[in-house]
This record gives sequence, structure tokens and C-alpha cells, in this order.
Amino acid sequence: MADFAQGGMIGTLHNLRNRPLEELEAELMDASEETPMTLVLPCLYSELEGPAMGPIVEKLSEVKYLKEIVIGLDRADRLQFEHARRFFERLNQPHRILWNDGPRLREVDATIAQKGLEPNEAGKGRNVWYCMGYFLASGQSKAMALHDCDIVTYERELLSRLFFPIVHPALNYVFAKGYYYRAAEGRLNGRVFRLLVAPLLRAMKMTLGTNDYLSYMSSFRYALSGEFAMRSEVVSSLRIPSDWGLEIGTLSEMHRSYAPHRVCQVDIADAYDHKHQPVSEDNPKQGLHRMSTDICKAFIRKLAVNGTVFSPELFRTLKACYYRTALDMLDHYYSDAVMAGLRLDRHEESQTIELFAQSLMHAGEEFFAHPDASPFIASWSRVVSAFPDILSQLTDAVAADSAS
Ligand SMILES: O=C(O)[C@H](O)COP(=O)(O)O
Repeated sequence: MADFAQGGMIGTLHNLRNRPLEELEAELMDASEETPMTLVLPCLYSELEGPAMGPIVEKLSEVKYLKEIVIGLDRADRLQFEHARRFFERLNQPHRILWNDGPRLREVDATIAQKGLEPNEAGKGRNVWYCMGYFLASGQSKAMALHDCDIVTYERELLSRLFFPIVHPALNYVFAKGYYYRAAEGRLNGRVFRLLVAPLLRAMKMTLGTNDYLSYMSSFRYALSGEFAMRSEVVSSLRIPSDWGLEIGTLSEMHRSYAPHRVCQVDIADAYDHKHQPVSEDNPKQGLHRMSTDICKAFIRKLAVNGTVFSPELFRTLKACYYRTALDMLDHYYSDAVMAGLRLDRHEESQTIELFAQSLMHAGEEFFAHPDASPFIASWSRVVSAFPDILSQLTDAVAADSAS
């Protein structure tokens, strides 16, 4: 059962009363006249072959209030792109597939690269960024929502609850972030959020002192959720990171550009399950190992930009504080899991905390070695000012791919 606490700097929209989906969708239908809505699906080709995507597309095809669906397809060759086109044919809404690795979109990327504004690495950030560009270019909608494509617990309600706060005429939000808890097959998940992000934020407050940014970030119940929605005016000026700092970077940018009362979080699901990445202890370039380093880097850069002066001593203190805080929080997660009848392996999670502490130190070393490095991709408004016809090049390329 949901509580109704408003504990942080942003608004929290709970799931009070389990309102029927039909009621929510009817209100979204009404809102869609004034505020048309586009859904963005950033996916890997391999996800089309996984257990989640088929049911997601089946359920989405029933949604009536969507104006358009934009699918960003990564890691697909020509045959796989053609298969993807057939796969998405069952959608009842107008939809477009961005074949990110296809020759036409690579050519658009090469054009943007002439002025050094292209995403500097492939990945979810680049995929989302091109979908945002297409959303602006198509100009069909005033609101955009985005969700992951590996959600095995997907229900239509998730999408309706994500859009509701930014499109309902009585509400004044420009950005909504989804929250839930993660669990599957009797086990409590969400390891990076629980074991890294939440205790690191507490440790940063203790070591650096509370500031507006840390209070804002701590207000999010699931800062790493891949589900968020925004009004079109946010999309053109948003800078997003190309690495695993995407979610933290996006929230940080919202903090930079908008007052907290225009940002909210919304309960979009009960238990949520998805594809789990390995921890990857031995390979810092993969799995949760890589994700944890990118997230630490995203925090460090943001704090540096806000005026925090980092030193090796500060990192040692922060690491010690993080480590102790994470272990304390693990006790609470364990108690919560036991009471809910869920499994949680304390030894395994303690080892993961040790690895995340190393990731924090590693991120600090990288920051000292490359203080100017930034994973942020330029905003679309900057790209458009450098290449005034880039959005039509993008729509032409996508249309030509879909007609080929
Ligand atoms: O949100 C997270 O913490 C990471 O994506 C890892 O999630 P998982 O533990 O559910 O795989």
C-alpha cells in the first residue's frame, strides 16, 4: 500500500487508490487533443529476440492516446533492420524506426561530426539522443515519454502513469521520472541504485555538506529508472550523457535548467523486473562495474561544476563514508527483504559494495587525469544552430530507410 509522504524537493505522485487504467487512459485521451504524445523506445536488436519486447509491443498496440512511436534500433545489420520492421508492424500507431547503425543515419552522424558535435560513443545515450532529434524533427507531439525495452513485468498502466503528470491540464510539470521497486523470482534487485546511488548520496552529504543539488538528487526514489517523460520544450535544450550516466546526467540537467516544482516523480509500477547485467568484477568495461564507474563520474563532474574542490584526501574520506553507509543500508534492505519474503544474499551484496567503493576511487582517478572530459552530447538546439537543416536530413534519412 502506498504512503502519501512528500519528503523531498520535488513532487511525488503516488499510486493512491489503484485507479483503474480505463479512467487514466480516458483522461489521457482528452489531454491528447491539446498535448499530443510520442513514445520513444530505445532498444537493441537483441531485445527483439528476448522475452520482454513481444509482450510490450502487444500491449502498446492497444494504447489509443499515442500520436506516434519512435523506435531507436541499435546493433542491427540490414537483415536485422528488415526483421525489426516486420516485428513492429503489429503496432496500431504510426511509428518510425531509427536504424542507428545503418548507412543513412551514419551519414547524418558524419555531418554532425564535422563540427565535433556528434555523440562520442555508441550506446543507450546516443540512441536516445537521436530519437529526441527525430521527435523534434517530426514535430508531431508536445510530450515525449521513454521506457526501457527489457521490462518483463510491463503493463499499459506504466505508460499512462508516466505521461499523466506532464500532460494533464491541471498539472504544471515539465518532467516526470518513474519509480517502483525491483524484484524478481523471489529476489530483491535494483543493486546499483540500492548499493551505490542511495548510500553515495548520503555519504556525499556527510562529507561535502548538504547542498541544493544533493537534496534534489536524494529526493528521487529511483534515480536510475530508465522511464521518464518530458514536455517538448525540455527536449531541444537537454544535454544528455552518452554513457551509463544517462539517468543521473538527465536529472542533473533538469536541476540546472528548471525549478524543482516543475519536476516530479511518479509511481508507475509495483514490482518491476528486467534483464539483469552481471556485476563483472574482473572487467571494468562491462556490467555493473562499468555502470557504477560512469555513475560516480557523473556525480563528480556535476559537483565539480557546482564548485566542489576534489582532492585525493577528499576521495579517501568519501570512500570510507560511502562504504560504511552502504553496509548500514544493506542491513535495512535485508530486513525489508526478509519481511517481504524475498531473498537477498548479504555476502554477495557486501562484495558488490566493495567493488563499487573501488569504482568510486577509479572514477576519482579518471577525473584527476581528465578534468575536462565530458560525456555530454550537445543539445539539439546547438546542433541545429550549427547545421540549420540537420533535422530535415534526419527525417529524410529515416523516411528513406523505412521505404527501402
Ligand atoms: O537499477 C539498478 O540498480 C541497475 O540497473 C541494476 O538493476 P538489477 O539489480 O535489477 O539488475
